[in-house]
Amino acid sequence: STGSAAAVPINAEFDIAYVTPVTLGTPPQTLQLDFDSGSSDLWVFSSHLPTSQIRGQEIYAPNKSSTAKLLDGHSWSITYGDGSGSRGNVYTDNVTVGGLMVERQAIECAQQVSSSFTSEAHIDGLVGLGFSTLNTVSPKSQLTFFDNAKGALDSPVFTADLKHKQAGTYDFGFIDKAKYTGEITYVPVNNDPGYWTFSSSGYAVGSGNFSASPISGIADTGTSLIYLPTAVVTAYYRQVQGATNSRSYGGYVFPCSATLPSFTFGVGEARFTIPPAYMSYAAVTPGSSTCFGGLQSSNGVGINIWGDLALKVAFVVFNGGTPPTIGWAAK
Ligand SMILES: CC[C@H](C)[C@H](NC(=O)C[C@H](O)[C@H](CC1CCCCC1)NC(=O)CCNC(=O)[C@H](Cc1ccccc1)NC(=O)N1CCC(N)CC1)C(=O)NCc1cnc(C)nc1N
Repeated sequence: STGSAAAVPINAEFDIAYVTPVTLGTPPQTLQLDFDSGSSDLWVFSSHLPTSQIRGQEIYAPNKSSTAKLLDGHSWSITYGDGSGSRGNVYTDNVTVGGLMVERQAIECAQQVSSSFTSEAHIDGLVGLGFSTLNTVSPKSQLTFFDNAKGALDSPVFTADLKHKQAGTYDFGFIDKAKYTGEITYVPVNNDPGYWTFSSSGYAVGSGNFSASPISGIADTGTSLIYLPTAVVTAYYRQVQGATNSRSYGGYVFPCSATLPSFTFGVGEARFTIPPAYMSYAAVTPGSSTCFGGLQSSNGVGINIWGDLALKVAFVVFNGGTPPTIGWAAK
């Protein structure tokens, strides 16, 4: 079997996150979920949430689904890198993504969400696509949608084709040759503790020479920007007039009128270049002439993260075979 579904940016102005329609239960309830290769819980806004915590999101009501079953005595609680979080109880039910159905998928129903989730009306929950070792359900941890689907897939892979300010796709079970050009460069994945961790072969700032130093980081569809070592980030912003590392804004900012260099990163012998226009993330506040950079330091984060900003200049194959690998191709 295979599946294919759209990845739609939640904000027309800048690509903060992408959501994908997912149907749950019988009759089908459709929610817009954020596919996140940086975590491994499938959780949704649900009928168990206080209405004060719901602001425009769609909810999943297990009691309206004839195929929903409570996973008795199980609960979950998750905290993300940006400090947001949620917790609740667990049901199993049918979950369908782009024509691919998994029966008895653990659906983690939120009973509490942090304020940043309540204020993000476009995200009705997450589909974790990290390794199932990261799943937070207790006392028995649960498998991700991908792990549950894997055995039935034509090939144990999913691919991300994210795009700048337009809808891309997540495919399951096949590699669509129409979505990339040239060859796919595969590199090893270290799935301990459970992220898609791989080694980039280096970077270049603008037309500067390529610095061939390996950078270990995670491929994370759930993170908006790129977080890399300070040496890389200072080399980049040294080329940006007026750039400063702002404590108040929590990262590197610069005048929106500044000329930005492109940023190139390597995967094996392959090279991927993020154009200057993508490297300015957004004005720090609407209408401000100060802009927030798409490349930020990983110092405070603890791991290097290749988020949506990097993923959207490539076609990426998450190969869940044995051993797992990750493939990057131009498009
Ligand atoms: C089982 C836990 C699981 C593996 C967890 N995984 C992650 O945190 C990575 C995961 O990919 C999550 C998935 C996000 C979570 C928030 C909602 C959207 C998806 N990524 C992050 O937390 C990276 C930082 N956040 C981001 O990149 C969010 C994503 C977002 C998008 C739209 C709306 C709201 C949030 N972006 C922003 O906040 N933006 C607004 C500000 C702007 N400057 C950049 C864009 C983890 O490592 N948690 C451990 C952890 C806990 N506490 C902390 C402090 N750090 C941690 N790493």
